[in-house]
Amino acid sequence: MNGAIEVRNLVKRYPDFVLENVSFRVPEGSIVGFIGENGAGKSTTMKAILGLIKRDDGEISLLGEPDGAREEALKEQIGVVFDENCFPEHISREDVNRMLKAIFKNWQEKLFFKLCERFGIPGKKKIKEYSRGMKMKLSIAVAMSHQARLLILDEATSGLDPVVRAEILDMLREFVMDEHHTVFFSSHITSDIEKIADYILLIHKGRILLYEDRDTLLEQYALVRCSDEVAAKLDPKTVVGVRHGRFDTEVLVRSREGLKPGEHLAVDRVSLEDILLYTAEKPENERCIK
Ligand SMILES: Nc1ncnc2c1ncn2[C@@H]1O[C@H](COP(=O)(O)OP(=O)(O)OP(=O)(O)O)[C@@H](O)[C@H]1O
Repeated sequence: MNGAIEVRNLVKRYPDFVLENVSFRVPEGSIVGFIGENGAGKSTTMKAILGLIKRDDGEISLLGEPDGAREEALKEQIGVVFDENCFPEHISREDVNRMLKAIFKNWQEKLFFKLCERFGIPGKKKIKEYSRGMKMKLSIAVAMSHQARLLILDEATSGLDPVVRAEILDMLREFVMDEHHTVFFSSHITSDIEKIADYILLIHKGRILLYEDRDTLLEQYALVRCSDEVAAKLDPKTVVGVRHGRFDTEVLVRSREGLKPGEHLAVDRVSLEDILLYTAEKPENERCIK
């Protein structure tokens, strides 16, 4: 499988933050969910991939093209949705269509209006009269209407109600049905990522701590509830983090292997949120999750 995004040793330094040797590969035809706490470096990584900020080091190749090659042509093939409206507020969806028809060679007017109808984006209103959900849906409709092969979405579902989010997730699933289409998608709504991502990429304080196939991750990781004494006997190599409660101790482990559920030990399924919480909460966990 080709890499739709290949990032090697990406470094970006800000006065109070460093994106440190970030490397990963987003396979063509997949959905990769990008998670991490506020300020972990998700937007910085995405902006560096899109060339919106200057990187200090590292290589990035997109859609199989070498670093820096065919930048203009590549832009046609990448749909981008950021957390904010990027269109002038005083225009309508008709104006957006006219504007983008002139910009994108492969602009698909019919598809754009079909998506607008499907999303309930009003015909007459100006963007300033749109709700936040409408603005996000407009950005997504645009990203999907110029025959992009890669969608990069930064917090595209934040602030949207569950019905709209479900619609957007369905559209992303449909988009990757064509195996040459790829989605790289960040969100704090880990349940959305859990629903659609094939792979999970987790960043913490500018470093990638985990990159794993979703099913393997959710099947192998487990939450163990036991006493402090039993917790102390768990294999430290598999322990990601420990929380001491009033009545029992909760341990996130990377592998269920060798665990014997019984009277003194319960083994539960994990959610992506558990994994993120244990990782973001405890800096010492950096040793454990690789
Ligand atoms: N232009 C900038 N100048 C200085 N520091 C910056 C700049 N842009 C981002 N940062 C810093 O880089 C760090 C990472 O920010 P980034 O926006 O990538 O995080 P994030 O994971 O996307 O967070 P969130 O989930 O809150 O959007 C933060 O500490 C932020 O303050």
